[in-house]
Amino acid sequence: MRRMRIVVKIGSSSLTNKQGQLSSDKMACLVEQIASVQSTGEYQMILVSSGAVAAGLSKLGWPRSHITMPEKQAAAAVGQGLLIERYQKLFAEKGMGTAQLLLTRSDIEDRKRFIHIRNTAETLLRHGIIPIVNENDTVAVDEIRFGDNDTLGSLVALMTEANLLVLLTDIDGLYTANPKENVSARRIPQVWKITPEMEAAASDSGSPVGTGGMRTKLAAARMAVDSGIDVVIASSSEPNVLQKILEGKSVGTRFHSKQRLSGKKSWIAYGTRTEGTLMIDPGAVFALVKQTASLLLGGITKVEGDFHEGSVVEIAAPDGRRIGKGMVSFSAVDLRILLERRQRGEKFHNIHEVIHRDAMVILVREENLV
Ligand SMILES: Nc1ncnc2c1ncn2[C@@H]1O[C@H](COP(=O)(O)OP(=O)(O)O)[C@@H](O)[C@H]1O
Ligand SMILES: N[C@@H](CCC(=O)OP(=O)(O)O)C(=O)O
Repeated sequence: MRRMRIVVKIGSSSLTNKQGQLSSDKMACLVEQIASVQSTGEYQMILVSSGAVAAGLSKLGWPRSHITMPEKQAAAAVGQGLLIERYQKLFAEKGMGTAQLLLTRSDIEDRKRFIHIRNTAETLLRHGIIPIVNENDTVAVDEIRFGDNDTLGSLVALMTEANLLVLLTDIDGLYTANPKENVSARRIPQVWKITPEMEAAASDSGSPVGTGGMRTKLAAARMAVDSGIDVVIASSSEPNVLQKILEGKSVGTRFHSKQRLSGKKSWIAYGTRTEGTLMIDPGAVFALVKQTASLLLGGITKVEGDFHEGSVVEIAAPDGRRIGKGMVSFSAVDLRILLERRQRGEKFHNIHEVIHRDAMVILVREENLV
């Protein structure tokens, strides 16, 4: 049986001191906990670590604000080396090997590269080596950026089909409002459903080194729980926080997952960018959402965009509402030809499966369809 797989994401503020330098104590405490969980033999651990930009800036003596993107990327290049060097040393003291994985969003979007990364991660885990993941900040420009490591952590959890995603940060969970701005904010210990109120409460980072704040953590949690992975947001300064989480103690905020999506479906839902849209008629909306059917040519009313066979496209209802996403079996050019021929009266007897059910995710709930 496969061991439980846990992705631990740690934010910059949980790795650095007030001056923004990497904190040996904080890093040692994290490594100690990961090593002790891994050495039980029950778990495989993956670390997603921020801190490269912060570490680089402090090493170079550069300010944290009013710096250009190339300066930030240069700082990341300096800081990532420092970060990995420290981790390598700390894990080696525990007798454990580490590996560095630097990713961009386009690595995840491309199915072949996605599979290569997944296979590499699998191989490392099989050999007891701890993968340490970060965004490849030096090459990432806006179009190919995750932008924040909460999203990256969630995608790594999806990619490796992890059982649990732990987001360690400078606060002990999701609150009813940002506690740094609202003293009456209360911690929410358990979440079974992410509500619009929670989304409104989760705001940006309060720290000078953090990116995205609770907003990106909540979005990351949604992605993971929708794919069947539990998530805990907890404070990195809580003593033995990982052990407490694994013992089911009430620390931080625990998000309970729903039914598990297959690896391919969660990649379609969250790992890809769409290249076009298929507008469908009410009958097809019903068939897709309520009858879990495949999308047939007969239900398509319009093809938007320029995509090829194997691309991922949006599926939209007649009112423009986004119903889901799926991988098409035909190019946009071919689909337009088929639609035209259908309009001229040619019968296809609904034999053309344009998106197979196994390559489709529905993103609306039945009760929201009127
Ligand atoms: N509803 C909320 N509950 C808890 N924290 C919140 C909330 N809204 C915003 N925050 C802010 O999010 C911060 C954590 O995010 P961030 O600074 O990006 O951390 P990290 O560097 O660990 O990713 C908290 O310190 C807090 O100021
Ligand atoms: N990739 C960047 C981290 C980006 C990020 O999301 O930071 P954080 O909000 O501290 O987790 C770095 O290593 O500095």
